[in-house]
Amino acid sequence: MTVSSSPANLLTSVAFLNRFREATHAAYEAQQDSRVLWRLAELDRALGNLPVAAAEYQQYAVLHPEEKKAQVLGALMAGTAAGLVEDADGVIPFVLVKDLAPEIILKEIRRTLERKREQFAVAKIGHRELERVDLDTRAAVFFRGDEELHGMTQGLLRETIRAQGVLERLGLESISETREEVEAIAYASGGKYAVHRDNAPKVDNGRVLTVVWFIHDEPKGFSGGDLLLHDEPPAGQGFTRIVPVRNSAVFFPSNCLHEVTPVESTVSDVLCSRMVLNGWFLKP
Ligand SMILES: O=C(O)CCC(=O)C(=O)O
Ligand SMILES: [Fe+2]
Repeated sequence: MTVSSSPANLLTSVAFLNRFREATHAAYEAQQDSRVLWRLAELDRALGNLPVAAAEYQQYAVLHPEEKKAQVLGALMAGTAAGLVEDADGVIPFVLVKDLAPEIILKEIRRTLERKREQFAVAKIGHRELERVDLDTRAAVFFRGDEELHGMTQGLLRETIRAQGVLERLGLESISETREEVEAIAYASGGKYAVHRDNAPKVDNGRVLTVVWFIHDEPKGFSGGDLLLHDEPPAGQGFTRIVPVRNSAVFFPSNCLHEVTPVESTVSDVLCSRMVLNGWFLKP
């Protein structure tokens, strides 16, 4: 894992973005200017209003059929993009899956993690000998998956990757059929993970495909903790916000920039706050 500096002027606050969106929406109503429509779509993507953003990009694509990026983003936000990732111009492709596991299995996973509560440790950053705790960058506790957790998750995740055509939709070639990593990560109040990549060309750890599977309780005992997928610089400073929804999962290429925004939690037990299963599928 490498931590890179945050892209400049990154405004990720939901309150700020909402105000900006309101003003932009009013401007669009008044002028019907397609450049304003584009900005509106970008704001809805940054706010995590993905179906709304999809409709706006699609509307823009009708007005500007020559701009491939609008079509691709419309499809990507709507969850229908296929074979078009090279036209995304820096926007990170992702596949969002709802209701990944039957509820009974999710409950079983949570019970299993509860039993392993004592094995959660403070999460680190950095690779191998450079591994260290740095709470300004990453504040979370994690459980490194054992055979039991692998057994409960591997089949479901691999079946989802196959059934949803995840590799094709992300423009990835192939993954090892046997090897993957899986961890459970929990974030108390103040928990976060600054902008980073799960794999970078310089220190290749073999990770190709990342999955973040949200396994917190509903109703949510926390706010924040959104997963932001940052556009690859220099194309833009935009990002796609994925708001945690229990039992949904997001797949994305491991070399992409992403972060977890600060969590505000109302529950004192960290395992009842924002919890995810984080998986990495390795190259063959
Ligand atoms: O908790 C998440 O949503 C993602 C965590 C993450 O990015 C990581 O552990 O590499
Ligand atoms: Fe990550």
